[in-house]
Amino acid sequence: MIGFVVNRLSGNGRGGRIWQQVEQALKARGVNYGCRFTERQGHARELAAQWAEHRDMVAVVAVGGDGTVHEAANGLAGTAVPLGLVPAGSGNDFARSLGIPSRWEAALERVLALRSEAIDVGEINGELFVISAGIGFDGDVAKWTNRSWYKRWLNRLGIGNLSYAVTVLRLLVSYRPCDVELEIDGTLVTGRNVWLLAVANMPYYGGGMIICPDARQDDGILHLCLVENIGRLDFLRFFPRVFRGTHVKLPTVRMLAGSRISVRATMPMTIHADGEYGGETPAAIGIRPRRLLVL
Ligand SMILES: Nc1ncnc2c1ncn2[C@@H]1O[C@H](COP(=O)(O)OP(=O)(O)OP(=O)(O)O)[C@@H](O)[C@H]1O
Repeated sequence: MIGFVVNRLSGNGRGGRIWQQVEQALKARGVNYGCRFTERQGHARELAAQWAEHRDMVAVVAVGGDGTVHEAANGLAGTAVPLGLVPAGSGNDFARSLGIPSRWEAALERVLALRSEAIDVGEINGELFVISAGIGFDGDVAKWTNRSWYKRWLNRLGIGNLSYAVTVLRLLVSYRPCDVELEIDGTLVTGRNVWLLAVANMPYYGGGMIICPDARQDDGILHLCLVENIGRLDFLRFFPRVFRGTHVKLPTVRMLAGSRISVRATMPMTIHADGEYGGETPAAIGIRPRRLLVL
């Protein structure tokens, strides 16, 4: 049996529409499946964990965006049940990083092939993340994008991934950088006027930005992008580079890597895990190699 966890609201209703078509295809092909709809934040995690305990379960498949993936992964990590995805969100960075097709028909084919691979998961203050975590500007972007009115509107127009870029522009005016002390695998790193620290398990973030181009989901290490000492206008000028991954060459960007990281800041900095709000610093970050099976 395949258990589907469907966020009907993802992608501003796309999740519900895609599910109707997926369900028809499952019935036509005689697939043994079950379906539960998410009813609140955090629900996908509970549903995925419940499905995983089911005796006949061969896979749990999220129909939704990266938020649903994040929750379902938290429910499945460490179990023998793989996570599949039919993407229906606005960012879809998990799908992009793993090469999961954006068309539901092709994504479903991939799911039904039931070929699983093990990937690493990151952990920040006890919460698991599969794509990336971020601290500072990054965290505020995730927090305010998810609360914004324009994410819904841009989703409706089919250009939902632009909503992160809109928040970046808004926060650019008001954001206050601060000093940060990192300990990476025992080595102390100090950052001055830090705008953000991204911690990536996969290269893509925020709807197609290539925040850490070297990140690989199964390399057993987390890749860091530290942005510091940069003026607002330069931040704006250089920002488009992150969509090509060429920001890594800027003198105000430091690329680091490690498996045990602690972060302390002179002011509380906002944390996100896979784009979901995750509290504030200090942060303890780690990696659990090959902890999650994915289709
Ligand atoms: N019934 C519900 N009511 C309110 N929130 C929900 C419900 N079901 C799921 N959620 C929450 O909706 C949030 C966003 O879900 P999801 O990521 O799947 O869609 P999205 O935001 O459109 O896509 P993306 O994250 O790729 O931009 C998640 O935090 C999830 O917990």
